[in-house]
Amino acid sequence: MTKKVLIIGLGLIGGSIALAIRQEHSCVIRGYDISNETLKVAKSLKIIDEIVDSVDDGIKDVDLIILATPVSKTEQILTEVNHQSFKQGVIITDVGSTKANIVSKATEILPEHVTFIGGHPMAGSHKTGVEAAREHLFENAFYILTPMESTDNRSVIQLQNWLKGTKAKFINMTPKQHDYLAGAISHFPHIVATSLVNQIAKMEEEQPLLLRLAAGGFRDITRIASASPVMWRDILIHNKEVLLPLLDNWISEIKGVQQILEQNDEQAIYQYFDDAKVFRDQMPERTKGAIPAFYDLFVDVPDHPGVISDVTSILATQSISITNIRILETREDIMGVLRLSFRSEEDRQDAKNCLEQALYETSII
Ligand SMILES: NC(=O)c1ccc[n+]([C@@H]2O[C@H](COP(=O)([O-])OP(=O)(O)OC[C@H]3O[C@@H](n4cnc5c(N)ncnc54)[C@H](O)[C@@H]3O)[C@@H](O)[C@H]2O)c1
Ligand SMILES: O=C(O)C(=O)C[C@]1(C(=O)O)C=C[C@@H](O)C=C1
Repeated sequence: MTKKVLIIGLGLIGGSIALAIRQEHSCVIRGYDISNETLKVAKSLKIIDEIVDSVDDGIKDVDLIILATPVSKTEQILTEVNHQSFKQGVIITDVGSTKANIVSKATEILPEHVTFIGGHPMAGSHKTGVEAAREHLFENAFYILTPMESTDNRSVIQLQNWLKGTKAKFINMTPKQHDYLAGAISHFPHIVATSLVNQIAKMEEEQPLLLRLAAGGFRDITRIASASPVMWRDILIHNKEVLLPLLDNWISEIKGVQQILEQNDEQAIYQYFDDAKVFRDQMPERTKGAIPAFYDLFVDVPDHPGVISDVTSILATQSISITNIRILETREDIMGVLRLSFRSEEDRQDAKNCLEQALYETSII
């Protein structure tokens, strides 16, 4: 019999998971979202096969349920859903960026005949909504699962099998460990990026040129501040216990910088940057870990008219799609750098090969 999957919340992540499941399984994918518009778009893009009118309608007969809503809504849905309607043996998972609250709620209230396994694909984007969904979003990224000690290992394998189209690397840990790690490398950096943007926004009231002058550095470090405020409000509230001590550490870190600067301590300032560079440079390249969500290729280009269209037409003739293009540096008569983003590692390698054949210098950082 054809298997059925229900995805609750068809945004960037729910939509991308649905596309990845389609890659590997011929099953019926049902969708539920509070936004009717989202449901219509998801159906028209063939991300889902069927729209359901409520969670309770959707869960009947389904073999796999994926909760892909903001984390506070995920908890609420787990509480409100009609527990009598679950199919015997159904696997329920979520994709939320926090795990402890969700897993403890699921353990507390779900009936025995269902298996809940918390999940978090560690890749994403500052974009939201079903239109941004991509089947390759999670390729090579870590996908954290948080089964309980009592969870049957066969269910974990079944879930990984359902999700194999993500081409992600599965890793198991406890919900607590997850929240500590994700707090440090994902949640806290979002607070920092957002605070930088808010600082500049306040200064801009006096200095209207500020934002227009902001170049690569500010853009690179603040991209993630364009992410969904609803999603991040929920994450901060869920992971408050991890984030508050990190804020304390950060405040003393920044006070330390203030101090060495006040003292004109050149050696300490140099050391501060050098330590960070040495550590940052050890980060694995070309993998998706929790950080880069794009496959970027840097191309040195002479600053003369027509060069960008030359690069793009070389790629177009090979049918290689670019998801983003940006000039990073260009001054008169000086070589500039073009940053091209691709959807997958394969596209990036193909682009590199054909641009090098056309004698462009390229690099992957
Ligand atoms: N964006 C990322 O980079 C990222 C990465 C990994 C995990 N996550 C997690 O994935 C989840 C979804 O994030 P997203 O980026 O897809 O957000 P999104 O805003 O793109 O999608 C969320 C969807 O949930 C729907 N929704 C909200 N409340 C609902 C409810 N009560 N019932 C049904 N649908 C509801 C919204 O209408 C929307 O379509 C969040 O828990 C987030 O923490 C996000
Ligand atoms: O690439 C981005 O825009 C992201 O912020 C993705 C990111 C992260 O790396 O922090 C954000 C939240 C998720 O829970 C997982 C991944």
